[in-house]
Amino acid sequence: MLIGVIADDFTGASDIANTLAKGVQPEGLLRTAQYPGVPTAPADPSIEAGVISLKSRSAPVQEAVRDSLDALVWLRAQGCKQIIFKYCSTFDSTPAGNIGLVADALAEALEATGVVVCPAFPTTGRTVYQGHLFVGDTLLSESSMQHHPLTPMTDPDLRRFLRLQTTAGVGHIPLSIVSQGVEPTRDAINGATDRYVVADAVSDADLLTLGAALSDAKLITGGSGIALGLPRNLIVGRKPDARVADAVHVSGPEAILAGSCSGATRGQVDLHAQAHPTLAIDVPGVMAGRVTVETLVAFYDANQGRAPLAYSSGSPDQVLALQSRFGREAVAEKLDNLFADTAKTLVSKGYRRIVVAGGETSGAVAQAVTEALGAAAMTVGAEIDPGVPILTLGDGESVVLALKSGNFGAPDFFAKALRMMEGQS
Ligand SMILES: Nc1ncnc2c1ncn2[C@@H]1O[C@H](COP(=O)(O)OP(=O)(O)O)[C@@H](O)[C@H]1O
Ligand SMILES: O=C(O)[C@@H](O)C(=O)COP(=O)(O)O
Repeated sequence: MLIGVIADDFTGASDIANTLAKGVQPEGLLRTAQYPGVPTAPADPSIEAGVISLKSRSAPVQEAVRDSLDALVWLRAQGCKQIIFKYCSTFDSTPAGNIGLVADALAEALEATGVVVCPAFPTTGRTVYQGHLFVGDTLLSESSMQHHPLTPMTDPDLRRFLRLQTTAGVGHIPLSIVSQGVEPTRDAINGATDRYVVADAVSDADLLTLGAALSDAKLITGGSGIALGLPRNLIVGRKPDARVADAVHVSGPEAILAGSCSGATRGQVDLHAQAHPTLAIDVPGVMAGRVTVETLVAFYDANQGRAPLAYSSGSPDQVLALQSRFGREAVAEKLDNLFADTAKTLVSKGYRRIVVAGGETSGAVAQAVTEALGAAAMTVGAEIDPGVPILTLGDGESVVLALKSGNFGAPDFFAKALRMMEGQS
């Protein structure tokens, strides 16, 4: 294994696994596997990039640090010389953690300084300029992320926000340096005296410059974009879309589960509802035990072949009202468990195509499904939309998953994902 990724959630893990597996034309891609949690056995020796999916974004900080260090130990035992700590392109965290504290633990273990911090993912509109994070043409704090149910993001200055999470120094590499090219950028990284340097990047070209400048870095932190230029440092000349040719095409029973309340997901739910059966999950009913796994499974069973979607997604006002009535964590835990247990039941009944929206929701579902099927790794297949690949579990009678970050995907993502899983475009 050449490069290892510690991802703080499951959708983020499949996002960066997609980047590493896709490669950048004309050179290379890495043979990539995504693992649900820290594996207990050694990796398949053909794997060059190993991506460990944790649930450390929302876990208590001590648990997040412990799991990240366990992941580091496993990845280094597989031979990785370079480690990426992958967090969200919208830097999802709170003043109390977890990004800064996990990064501190990894940097200490690896004795790394000048560690790049760069959540930029320009393909999906996330750019870093003057140390500030933008979503499209708005500052992070003015985007829909200000209303996120678990990690509302209200400060766009990455340097200031990271300093709340760590006592280590936070410097900055401005775009005026990155745009000068690889050597000036490498000099700025190597000359950094702070533990962290927030790096500006507004385009894929900037990310490729950073990637080349980071060829010798022991630890890198960022969104999936920071991985764009890294495979080139490790291998050259592999056919860029080999993974698509290898993709498994799966038809059969399908289900779409949406727990994300992000703007893009709510738009996708609305569009899907115009032509497909949908079930709006009654959240107070879930909290009272009236809406259960059986309710959801009965809905999916009754609507087979028609791309059924069950969703808890609500507007910021609805989410706030539910959280103040029942408690933020209690609602999230109930819903995540409901989706996980439903997916487990569906898979045991022979459902084969599962599409999930939302990072926490995907973590709960993917963990339940991989456990139920005894799958130790997920194979990265074709890209549905930027940052979302098809993941295959097991051989032969495969089950395929799509784990969609809340804010990713085109408006018709759900129907498109199910079609692509069957091998249609
Ligand atoms: N209607 C709702 N009210 C309150 N919380 C909700 C509601 N629907 C889902 N949630 C919770 O909000 C969180 C959404 O996070 P996540 O799944 O990561 O989505 P995203 O990718 O959009 O951030 C989950 O923990 C989910 O259980
Ligand atoms: O970097 C990103 O935006 C995604 O890979 C990601 O981390 C997704 O998180 P959620 O929005 O919570 O799904």
